Amino acid sequence: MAVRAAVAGASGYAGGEVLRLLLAHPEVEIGALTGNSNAGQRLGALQPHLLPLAGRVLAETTPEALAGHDVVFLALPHGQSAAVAEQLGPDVLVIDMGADFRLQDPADWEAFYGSPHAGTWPYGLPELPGARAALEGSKRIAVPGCYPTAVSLALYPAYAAHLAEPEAVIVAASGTSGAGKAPKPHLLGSEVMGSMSPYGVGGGHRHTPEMIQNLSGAAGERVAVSFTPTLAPMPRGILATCSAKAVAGVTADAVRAAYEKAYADEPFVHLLPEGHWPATASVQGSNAVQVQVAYDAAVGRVIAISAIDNLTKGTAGGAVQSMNIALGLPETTGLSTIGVAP
Ligand SMILES: NC(=O)C1=CN([C@@H]2O[C@H](COP(=O)(O)OP(=O)(O)OC[C@H]3O[C@@H](n4cnc5c(N)ncnc54)[C@H](OP(=O)(O)O)[C@@H]3O)[C@@H](O)[C@H]2O)C=CC1
Ligand SMILES: CC(=O)N[C@@H](CCC(=O)OP(=O)(O)O)C(=O)O
Repeated sequence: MAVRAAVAGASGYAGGEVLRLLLAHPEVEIGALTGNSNAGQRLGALQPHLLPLAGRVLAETTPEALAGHDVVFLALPHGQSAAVAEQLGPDVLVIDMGADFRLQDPADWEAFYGSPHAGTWPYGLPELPGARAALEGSKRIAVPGCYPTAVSLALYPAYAAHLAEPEAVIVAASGTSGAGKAPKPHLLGSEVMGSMSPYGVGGGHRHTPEMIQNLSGAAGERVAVSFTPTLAPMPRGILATCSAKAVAGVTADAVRAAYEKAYADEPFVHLLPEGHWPATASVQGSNAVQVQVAYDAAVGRVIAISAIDNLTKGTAGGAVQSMNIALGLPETTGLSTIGVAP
């Protein structure tokens, strides 16, 4: 019997991407689609690339609209998921693509999001040590942020193998879809096209505590993170360039071996051959992650670089991958590793 899935926030970028993936998922039947300001609109007017769903009309995001499904994806702004989730029964698999349930420390949540902490759910980054076991059979999943996905997959093997000092410096460029579909002046074409600019500099970005949580979990000690995000003139994609001082005695061969071991059996993470570098276009629309690692002997640092599609592996693909694990389906069901050019 098909898994019946509802999507709340179907008019947004994350909701649209999860629908694109679910349309290709052989075990899923798409049920209710809900919106907020766009409730009552036809999906064809909002997500014209989702042709098979063009005639569907968005309902209001209410418990009644979302009832009667096996899985509910929440693609809502931060702070909106908890109230909806608590009205869904304990037997429904609820997958939150927002931030509400990602962080373990309530103090981190309050410092970066400025509201009371709603709780912590199993974390939907299956590649992290121990994550798959927590997802199996779970009825609640917190999908990671897009930058923490890219950064954690670039750096965690170095920390899990105890090759790096507990302080990482990260600069990551994101496409504009990472900021959502709601109009904002800094996302105007005239602001973004032909220009790149950082934001959230100096520890202010709300993904910093999530990265610290993931890397510290791998290292077994607190890893400090300096994170600088950058808005790039492209619609989708993240390129994360991460570095950390190597511990004494580390060699280039030891670094390479740690990454080969970590990713030997991962279906979505591709450790590139030496001398090749991640590119956002290569993973566009795909759940794949490209990773490369190098040892810069001149400064004794491990340099790890990853590329993901922020909407696919960075959100909706990670959500579907985690859903597959929670439901006991093969993890790769309905997910592609085929990107576009170059
Ligand atoms: N974009 C990305 O790359 C990533 C996004 N995410 C997360 O996914 C979630 C959605 O982001 P994204 O799709 O980019 O954002 P969008 O702005 O594109 O979409 C937001 C969606 O939420 C609905 N919505 C807005 N306000 C409310 C409200 N008060 N109550 C209920 N629904 C509301 C909107 O409905 P309507 O249009 O009808 O008003 C729309 O469907 C966020 O939590 C974000 O952090 C996670 C990782 C990456
Ligand atoms: C380019 C851009 O603005 N990106 C967003 C991150 C989007 C994302 O994935 O994160 P959440 O799921 O936590 O919203 C930002 O920096 O806030």
